[in-house]
Order: sequence, then structure tokens, then C-alpha cells
Amino acid sequence: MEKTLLNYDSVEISFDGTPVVHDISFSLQPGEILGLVGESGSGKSTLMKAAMGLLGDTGLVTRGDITFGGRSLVDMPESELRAVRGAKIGMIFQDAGASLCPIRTIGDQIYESMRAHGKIVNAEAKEHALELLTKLNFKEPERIWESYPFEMSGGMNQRAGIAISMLMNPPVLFADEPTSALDVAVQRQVVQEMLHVRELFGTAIIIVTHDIGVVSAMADTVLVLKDGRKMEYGPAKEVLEHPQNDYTKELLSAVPKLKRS
Ligand SMILES: Nc1ncnc2c1ncn2[C@@H]1O[C@H](COP(=O)(O)OP(=O)(O)OP(=O)(O)O)[C@@H](O)[C@H]1O
Repeated sequence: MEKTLLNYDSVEISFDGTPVVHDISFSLQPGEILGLVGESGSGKSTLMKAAMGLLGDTGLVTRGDITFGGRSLVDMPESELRAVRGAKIGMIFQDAGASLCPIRTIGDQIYESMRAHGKIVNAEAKEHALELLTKLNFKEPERIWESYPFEMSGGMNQRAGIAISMLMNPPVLFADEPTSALDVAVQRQVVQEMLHVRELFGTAIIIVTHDIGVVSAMADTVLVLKDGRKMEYGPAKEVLEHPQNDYTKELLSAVPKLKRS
């Protein structure tokens, strides 16, 4: 059996002492893509933030454990978690444009993010970044390096954001609604890029999305959440084609309506 990378074991998460996520267990194997789906407020983002120690002052894992490579992330001191974030667990968000600094070139931002994780000179950072951008099929890597985020389209920023999150080659990537802000043609490119990342680097990905189309294009496994509880969890094909749970059936039946709007 493959070695589990990330494991959630009976996790409960509370804000100000009130549980919002209840008894969630799942595991992620190297190279696996897990789709995390459920309506707004079901706890998807909270589950990912908990692994990275980003629940804020009022949030806490109140039961169970989250482990990465066998080590508890829940008990890990902030100084060590900082090294996990980015280098072991990469992150991409809905709006990459917003997480990029508007007044600095992509190249500067790549250099800075690589320097934060170890000694590196600009020329090395650039060489590594251009190589990665080329592998990820960017047509003009040099131009991306020189560009400011406002000079690129939303889709290009999102693709550059994915490339930046892969600079440290993290074994796990958290992608929180990475396609929601994009139009359909660009969504497809972003999905292709994430699949390409997995193919090139064997990265395991947790993708949070409202879009069942994205889940069926990418996910090996699916976890359906509602009100912080697990409704269904299993191989994507089984969950999408033969949902057992009424809520999953409802979620899937809403798809054509969403596509039309
Ligand atoms: N900082 C916080 N303080 C208090 N409650 C919070 C906080 N963050 C999240 N919650 C609550 O936790 C629950 C889960 O929220 P979460 O943002 O994880 O849902 P989600 O499924 O990611 O939703 P969305 O799709 O809208 O991003 C919600 O009831 C939310 O109100």
C-alpha cells in the first residue's frame, strides 16, 4: 500500500467553542486528486485551513488529528508550520491576482518566495522558474517573469499562481475554488494545468470546488460535505455515477441548472 501523505482522523473544528466541522476522516495518497464539494458554509475551506494552522485566533481543532507524513499538524509549533506551508503544502486560491502583489513583477515575487525557503540568488531562481514555466507549457516564460500581474489576464495570473506554488515542489497542493472566477474556456486551461502538475511531479491535490464538471474532470476521490458533516466519500466514479446519499443526489441534479446560468 502507498504511504499516506495527509490524514484527517475524526476531525472536529470549532470557532469560539462551537463545532462547525464534525468527525471528518479521509486520507490523501501521493498523486491522488481529492474533490471536496458541498454548498457554501459546509466547511471545505475550514478543513484546509486547519491543516495549515490558519484558523485564526478563534478557530481550533477540538477533536481528532491531522497528520502530514505521520506528524501531527495540530500540535505543530507555528515556527515549524511556517516551513510546511508552501514547501510541503502549496496553496492556490480563487483569485490569484489578489494574492499576487500588484506593483511587483512576477519574477520579483518568485524570487522572494524562493528566498523565504532558503538561500538562493536571483539568477538561480530565474533559471528554475523559467524551466518550470516551460515544463508547464507557458509559451513565453521570459515575458511572464518580466510581467506585472495587471499586464496578464485573470487566467494567466491563475496559471502563474499555480506555477509559483509548485516552485518548492510540494507533495500536496490545496486548491480553493481555483476556477470559480474564470470563464469556461480558461477554467479548462487551469484544470489542464493542475492535471499536468500531477503528471509531472506526482503532486497530490485537494480541490475545493462548486463545479461538479471540474470534479469529474480531475478527481480520483470525492468527499461530499454538508453543514460540516461527511455525506459521502469514495472513488469519484462511484460517487458521481452512483451517489448513495440524498444530498449528493441533490447536488448532482443541480448541475445542468448551474451550467445553463
Ligand atoms: N473565522 C470564523 N469564525 C467563525 N465561524 C467561521 C469562521 N470561518 C468559518 N466559519 C464557519 O465555519 C463554517 C464553515 O465555513 P467554510 O468557510 O469552511 O465553508 P466553505 O464550505 O468553505 O464555504 P464557501 O464555499 O462559501 O467558501 C461556516 O458555518 C462558517 O460560518
